[in-house]
Amino acid sequence: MAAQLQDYQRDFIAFAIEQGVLKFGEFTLKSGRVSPYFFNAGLFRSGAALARLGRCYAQAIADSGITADVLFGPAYKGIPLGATTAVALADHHDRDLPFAFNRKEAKDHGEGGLIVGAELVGRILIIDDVITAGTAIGEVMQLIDAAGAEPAGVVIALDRQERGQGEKSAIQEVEARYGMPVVSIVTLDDVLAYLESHAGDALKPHAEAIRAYRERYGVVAD
Ligand SMILES: O=P(O)(O)OC[C@H]1O[C@H](OP(=O)(O)OP(=O)(O)O)[C@H](O)[C@@H]1O
Ligand SMILES: O=C(O)c1cc(=O)[nH]c(=O)[nH]1
Repeated sequence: MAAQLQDYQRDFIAFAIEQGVLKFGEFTLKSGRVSPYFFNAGLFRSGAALARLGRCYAQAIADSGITADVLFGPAYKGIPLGATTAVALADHHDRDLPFAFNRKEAKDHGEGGLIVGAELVGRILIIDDVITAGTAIGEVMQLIDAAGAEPAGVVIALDRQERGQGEKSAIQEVEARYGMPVVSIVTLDDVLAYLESHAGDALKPHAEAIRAYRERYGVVAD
């Protein structure tokens, strides 16, 4: 059954396609899977685009009811996502939360270490672009555990609705393993619904390749 798209979800998908963030073709993922579509959040690359993106994340957080003490953006692409979300929460939701991010390689001079910005204390809300197999979130959880903090949840732009290590979705595995909610602005079902009913003729044929990929790696619903 086709997903019912809310207006803001349709706008978000159109915005991602327009910015070249959501692309169709052939892409090798971190998990090694070869995907017919890719969400490259690094291409939200102007002040206006990042500000609009931050408002979408902040709205998703407000709608979810998740509360947190610190926002965390995992390197690399999670860093600007976390930063723009922190700005939008302060500007539009009256929530001025501390913000932190990590380096992929520890710095051995100056202030040194892996974490930049706020200290990881209390409940940490992770801001990232996508979850495919869940590896990146596992890496962030090691940092949160090492700091003695607790996870509050994860907010992502796109739920790819793929299997993780077993038959469940990677997101269900993350929720069960770490006891925290995962919230997304849109899902792959939403993207398919958009391609089939709202996109121009040039984009419609990509829906078929995505359905075949979904048959191979996908789950029915999260
Ligand atoms: O659920 P997973 O299978 O881990 O895949 C998703 C992760 O992969 C990508 O990050 P990547 O580590 O490639 O780094 P980048 O942010 O530096 O591009 C993406 O930004 C997610 O964090
Ligand atoms: O699984 C990944 O590596 C991945 C998928 C995707 O859509 N976007 C991204 O940045 N990484």
